[in-house]
Amino acid sequence: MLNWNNLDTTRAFEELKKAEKVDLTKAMVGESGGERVRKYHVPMSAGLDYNFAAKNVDDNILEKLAALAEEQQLVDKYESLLNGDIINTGEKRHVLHQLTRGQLKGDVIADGVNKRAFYKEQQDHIAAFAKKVYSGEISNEKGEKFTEVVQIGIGGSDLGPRALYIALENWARAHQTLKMRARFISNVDPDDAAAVLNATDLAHALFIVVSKSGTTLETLTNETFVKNALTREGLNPAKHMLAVTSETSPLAKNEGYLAAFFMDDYIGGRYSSSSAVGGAVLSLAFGPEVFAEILDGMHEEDKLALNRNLLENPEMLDALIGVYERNVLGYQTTAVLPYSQALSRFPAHLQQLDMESGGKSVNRFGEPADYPTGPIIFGEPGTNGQHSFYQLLHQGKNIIPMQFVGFRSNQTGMDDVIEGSTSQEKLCANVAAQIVAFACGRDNENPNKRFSGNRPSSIITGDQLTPKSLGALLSHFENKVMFQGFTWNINSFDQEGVQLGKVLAKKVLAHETDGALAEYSKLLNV
Ligand SMILES: O=P(O)(O)OC[C@H]1O[C@H](O)[C@H](O)[C@@H](O)[C@@H]1O
Repeated sequence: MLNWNNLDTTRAFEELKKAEKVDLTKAMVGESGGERVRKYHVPMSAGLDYNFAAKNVDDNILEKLAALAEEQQLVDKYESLLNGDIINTGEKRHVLHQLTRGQLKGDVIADGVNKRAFYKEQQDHIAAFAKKVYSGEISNEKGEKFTEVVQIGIGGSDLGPRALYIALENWARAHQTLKMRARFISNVDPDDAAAVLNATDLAHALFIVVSKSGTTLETLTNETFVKNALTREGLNPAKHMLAVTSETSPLAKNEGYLAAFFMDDYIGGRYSSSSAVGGAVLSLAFGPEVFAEILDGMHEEDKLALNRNLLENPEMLDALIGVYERNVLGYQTTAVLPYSQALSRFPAHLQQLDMESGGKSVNRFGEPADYPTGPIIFGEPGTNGQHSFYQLLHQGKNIIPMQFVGFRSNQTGMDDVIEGSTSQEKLCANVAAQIVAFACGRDNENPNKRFSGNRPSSIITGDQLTPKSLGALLSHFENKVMFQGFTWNINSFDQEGVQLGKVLAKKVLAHETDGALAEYSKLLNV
C-alpha cells in the first residue's frame, strides 16, 4: 500500500530543514572543489552524466534526501504509475507516456486495449506512411513528392515536437538524414500562420493537424486558415493534411485527411512528444529510424529512474535537490541553460512540462498543499544568456538555481581554430567558468564588483547531442518533474489552471461580456 502524504508531514523533511547548510563559496574552492566535481555525479544513459557538485548538498544532506525519497516512496509510486494505476487523480486517468517508448512493468490494459501494443502500432503506421511519402507512393495531386512538413498544434502538441525538431535539424543535415524540412504553426495570431505559409512550398507540403482533444481553438482555427490558403492555390486540402489526435476526439471523426494517427487521454500534452504527437512530424522529417533512436534514449533513461539508490538515479536526485532548493532554501525559480544552440526551444518545452505539472496549490486529493510547489522555469541557450540576464543571476537579489547542459562536440562538425581555440572550446570554457563564478563568487573592495557566490547549479554533460542523448535528456526532465510531484503529493498530470481564461475568451467572442471584460474587449476592438 502506498502512502500519499504531504511533504510537510514527513519526518525526513523535518530532518532536512535542520541539517547544516552547505556554503559553496567554501565547498567549491581549491582542491575540495575539484574533489566535489569528481565525486558528485551520476552517469545517465546515452553517455550523459548529471553533475551536481555545485549544488548546496553534501553527504549529510544527500543522506536525508535519500530518506525523503524512501518516506515518500518515490520509486514505488513510479512503479505504480508504470503498472497502470490511476495516478492522474484529478481526471481519473492512467499516466502512460513511458509506455510509448517501451514496457518496464507488466501489460497495461485500458479500455480493453493493450496500451503498449497500441502505441507501437501507431509508430508502425507512421513509419509505413513516411516510407510511402519518401518513395512517392503517397504524393500530391500531380503525382509529385512531398518535400516539406508543417505541424499545426499548440502547447504540448507544439513545444516538445518543435524543440526536438530544432535540436536535431543540423544533426540530421550533417548525417544526410534530413528527409523533409519541418515548420510549425501554433499561435492563433494570423501572422504566425501567414509567415509559415509564405515560406512554404504549399504544393509539396504535408500539414499535420495535432490536437489530443481535437477542440483547441487555436489549432482548429489554424487548420481552417491553412485549408483556405491551400484552396486559394487550387490545391485540395484533403490531399495535404494528416491528423494526430485521440480516437474519441472530434478530429478523429473527420474525413478530410490523408491519414490519421492516434494517441489517447492517458498521455498528457506536455508528455506527448514520444507519442504520435511527436512521432509523426519527427519520423517524416528525419526518418522513423531516427525517431526510434530518440525513443530508445528515453526508454533507457526511464529504466534508470527505477533505481532505488538515490545516488544512481539522476532523475530522482535532480528532483529532490530541486525540492530542497524550493522548500528548504526557499528559491522560487530555476533557470535552464543549455550551452547548445540546437536546444534553443528546449527551455520553452521545459516551461510547459514543469510549470503545468508543478503549478498546483492543492494535493492529489484536492486538499491544500501548504508549501511551495513547482518553481518558475525560464532559460535561453548559453552563451547568449550571458550577455543578457546573467547579470541578475550573478549579482541580483534573488538566488536562481541553474540547470546547465553542455556537450564536448558540436553537431555539424564545422568548426575553426580562431585565436588559439575552436568555437566549441570557447562555448565549453564559458559554461565551466560560469559554474565556478556562480558557486565561488569573488570578493572585491568595490561592492559594485563583488560577487557573493553560493549560487547553485548542476550540469548535464555529454559527447554530442544525438537522437539518443536528446531522448535521454527529455526523459530525464519528464521523470524529474514526476518525482517532484510525488514528493509534493500533487497531481502532476492535469492542468485545470488553463481553463478559466479559455471560458472567458469564448464569452468575449460571443459578445457576452460586462464590467472589466467588456472594457478590455473594447480596448482591443473585439
Ligand atoms: O493537444 P490539444 O488537445 O490541442 O491541447 C493543447 C494544449 O492545450 C491545453 O490548453 C493544455 O494546457 C496543454 O496541456 C495542451 O497541450
